[in-house]
Amino acid sequence: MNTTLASTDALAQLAEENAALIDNALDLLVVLDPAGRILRANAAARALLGYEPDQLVGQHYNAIVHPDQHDEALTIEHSLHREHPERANVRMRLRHRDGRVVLMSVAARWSGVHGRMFLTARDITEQERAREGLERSEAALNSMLESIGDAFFAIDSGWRLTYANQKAGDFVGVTAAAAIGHPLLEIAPDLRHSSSLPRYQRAMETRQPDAFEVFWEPRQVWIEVRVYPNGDGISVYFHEITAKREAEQALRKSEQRFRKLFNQAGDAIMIVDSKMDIVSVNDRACARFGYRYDEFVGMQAADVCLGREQARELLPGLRAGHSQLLRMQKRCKDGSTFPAEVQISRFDDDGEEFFLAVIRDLSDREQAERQLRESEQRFREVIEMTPAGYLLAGRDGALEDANPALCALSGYPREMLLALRLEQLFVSFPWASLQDPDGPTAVQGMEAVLRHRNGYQIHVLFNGSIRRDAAGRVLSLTGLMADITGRKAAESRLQELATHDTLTGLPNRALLGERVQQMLDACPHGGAIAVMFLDLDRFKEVNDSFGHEMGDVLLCEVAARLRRVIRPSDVIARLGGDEFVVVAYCANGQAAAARIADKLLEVLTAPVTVGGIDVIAGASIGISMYPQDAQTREMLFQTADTAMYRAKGAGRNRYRFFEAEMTVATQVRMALEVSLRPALARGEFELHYQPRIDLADMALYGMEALIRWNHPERGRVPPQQFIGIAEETGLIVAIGRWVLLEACTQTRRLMDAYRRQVVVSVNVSARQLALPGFVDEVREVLARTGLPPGCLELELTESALIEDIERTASMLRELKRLGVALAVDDFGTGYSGLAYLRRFPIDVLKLDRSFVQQHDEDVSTLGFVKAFVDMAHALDLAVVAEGVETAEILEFLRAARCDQAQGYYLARPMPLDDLRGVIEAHGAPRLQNS
Ligand SMILES: Nc1nc2c(ncn2[C@@H]2O[C@H](COP(=O)(O)O[C@H]3[C@@H](O)[C@H](n4cnc5c(=O)[nH]c(N)nc54)O[C@@H]3COP(=O)(O)O)[C@@H](O)[C@H]2O)c(=O)[nH]1
Repeated sequence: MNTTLASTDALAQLAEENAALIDNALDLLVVLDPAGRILRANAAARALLGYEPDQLVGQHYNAIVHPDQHDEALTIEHSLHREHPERANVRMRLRHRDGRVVLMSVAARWSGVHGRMFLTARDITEQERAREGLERSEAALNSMLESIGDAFFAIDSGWRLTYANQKAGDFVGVTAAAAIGHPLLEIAPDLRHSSSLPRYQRAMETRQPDAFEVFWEPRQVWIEVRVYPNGDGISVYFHEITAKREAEQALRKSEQRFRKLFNQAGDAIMIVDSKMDIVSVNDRACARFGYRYDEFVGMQAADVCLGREQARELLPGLRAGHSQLLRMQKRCKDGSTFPAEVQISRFDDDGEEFFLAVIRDLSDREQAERQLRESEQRFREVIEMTPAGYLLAGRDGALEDANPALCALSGYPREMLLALRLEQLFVSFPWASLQDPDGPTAVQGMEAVLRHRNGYQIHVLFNGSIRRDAAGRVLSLTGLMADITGRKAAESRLQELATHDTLTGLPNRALLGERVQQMLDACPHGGAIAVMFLDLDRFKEVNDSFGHEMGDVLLCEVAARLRRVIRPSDVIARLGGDEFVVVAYCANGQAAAARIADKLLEVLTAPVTVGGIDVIAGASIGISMYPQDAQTREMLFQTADTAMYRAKGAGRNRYRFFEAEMTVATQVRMALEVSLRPALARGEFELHYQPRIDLADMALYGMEALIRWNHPERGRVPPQQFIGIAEETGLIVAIGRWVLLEACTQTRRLMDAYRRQVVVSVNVSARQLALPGFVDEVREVLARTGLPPGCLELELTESALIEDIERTASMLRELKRLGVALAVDDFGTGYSGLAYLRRFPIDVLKLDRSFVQQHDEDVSTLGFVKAFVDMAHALDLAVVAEGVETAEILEFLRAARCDQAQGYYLARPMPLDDLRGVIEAHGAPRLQNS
């Protein structure tokens, strides 16, 4: 019981406490039944809604809910009844008893166990109003910050972003709202490398506002930044100023450029104000006048030049906008003056009047003008004195100036020259071609021909300079010329000499080649050209017998005769010596060529008087026909030459046309030449000996050594075939040396064998005799072989003797001093007379076999031979007859008192071994002195 009482008390106390708590609560507490009727309300209903709690009991809760929210309240109620959820928190507008709306935060809980709904409602009207007010002011601030031109952001003392407008967000590429609350350096990491960051840090620390311009690298833009301390953080406003910076920079550069131009101007520049005070000068002015800038500025213009009065006179014009140009003397700091040209102009600056003076120092120009005047004077003097002709022609080619030398050169007085045009003064002047706008500006080393007033022509070397305008039109021509008429004549003479034979005036080999080529090029199809090589048959004899001068006379006469019979359109040339070439166009081919050759032979066999004697030159002519024999001029020459040799070989004074087989003969000759070279080294030569008989007693006197060539393939090659080649090639020197040594050696052996003296004759060619060391060679061979000099006879031809008479005579005297005998071989074939032979120490004359062999046909020969032998004897010369082939001839020679004889009748040339037999048959040769 007590326990029950105690419990009841406790419960009552608890209920009292609860009631007190409920009534004291500031929030409205309401209990509803399942139908939504108010079962209880606490005292707060009074303060919050104006109802006594009891007034509310029994009413539906809609009595205090604003009608606009009845549906919403019903929905919440139903959902709570369905116990899901059991609780709900909503904002609800309730209705105060006086009609006001009271905004409440309502918490509702449904207790299914008790079938009760418990509501707790707190008045949040003021709180909501404050929140709305805050939201409004924030929106206003936001819209203000968004609408300002600058980007803006604010950070707190922890460097977290408390605000940023979207412009600031865009600047670093983020959404501003999303960035708020994040660290600034996380949003804009590039700040770490920017000079902005230290400025923000300083503002943060010092709480001092700051403003600066900075280049934002990431976007390559300039920004202007203002920083304000704000609460415990900072607010930053910034905007881009790149364009402004660039404009400023451009302005700065432009000013610098202007300043540079001003200072570097070639002329001195001065700016003077209306009081004539100098307010600025450029560097050139300082340099020219000698004042420092700070000395200059503040000086009066009159201190250096322009006086106030003078300026006043210029003022009207200047103010009318006309700049004024003056020439005056200027004064420098050191007192010196200089002539100047001054250009003055006026300008306004901020309403103030200034004058700009550009001062050009004329010292150099005046000096240059002076120098130019002097130079022109000197030029005039030089032009007047120079021996070269000078002219100046205008754009139309009319002469405008000329010097005395040109007057002298052309024969015109100056005034007449100045009335001429270039085309009239010169035979042909390329004036028209110089008119080409792209033509030259100079004419160098041009050869021109001047017309002398008297009509003759003067060759000049012209150097000129052409002045042209921008379009290339000729303005003038200045020219100097030198008289080269003499030089041209010399050149033409040289050309003549280079292309012509000086003796006959005929074209030489070089010009012949050119002319022939021209003829070949011009030869029509079906036409023919004859190339004729002429070799005079008797020239050598004339030359040898009458001397070179007479030879020249013969050559000139031959040239004259050729000219007479050959058409001017054909070519006659002299190749040298007695070789002439005639090249003639022959429409009828060989027939025409033959007629020409006949005519040539006819004129060349007509006697020519040389040295008072009539001589028949005669000629051998070789003819090659174009195009059948050869197509090129070289081949034509070669084939004509071959044909000429064949004509000569065929008996002279005749012509031969080239035939293909001739080439074969030439080739044989060439092949012989090739195999002749090594023949000596190969031991292919041997000597044969032809005995020589003394006609007085028919005893063996001696023998002539005659060479024989045993060719490995051709067998025995006669000397006639290779001696000529050996002479032409020079091989005769080595061969002759071998013959001399071999003949002396073998003769010495014969002497030793028969213990008697034997005389050997050795043929010596002209080339051997011409060797300077020939005498030494003979001396050496004699010494080497031990042959007594008296046992050696050297046979020389007439032509070898007369090659160089003085030298040969002296050499022969030396040979004579050695003790050797000298014989003239083939005597009578040349033109050397007996008297002429007296100049040489000759012992023996070997009469050519042609005299001897004519005996049968011509009885008068006997008289001739006899007379000849008598004359030779009178000159103390022995006579040896060659070519004795018959007993009659032998008798004839003996009758003619000829000394010795040689010939097939007596003995043919034979090998050494056979000679031994002859010696033995004849008995050993007599000793000369026995
Ligand atoms: N420089 C040198 N010339 C030489 C040498 N050996 C020879 N020769 C010259 O060669 C020419 C031809 O000589 P070859 O064929 O030897 O003829 C000689 C005689 O065989 C020939 N002869 C002699 N007797 C007669 C004869 O009765 N009838 C006739 N038809 N021929 C005859 O005469 C030649 C000798 O002549 P020559 O010398 O003029 O006395 C000839 O010119 C040689 O000179 C040499 O070593 N060196």
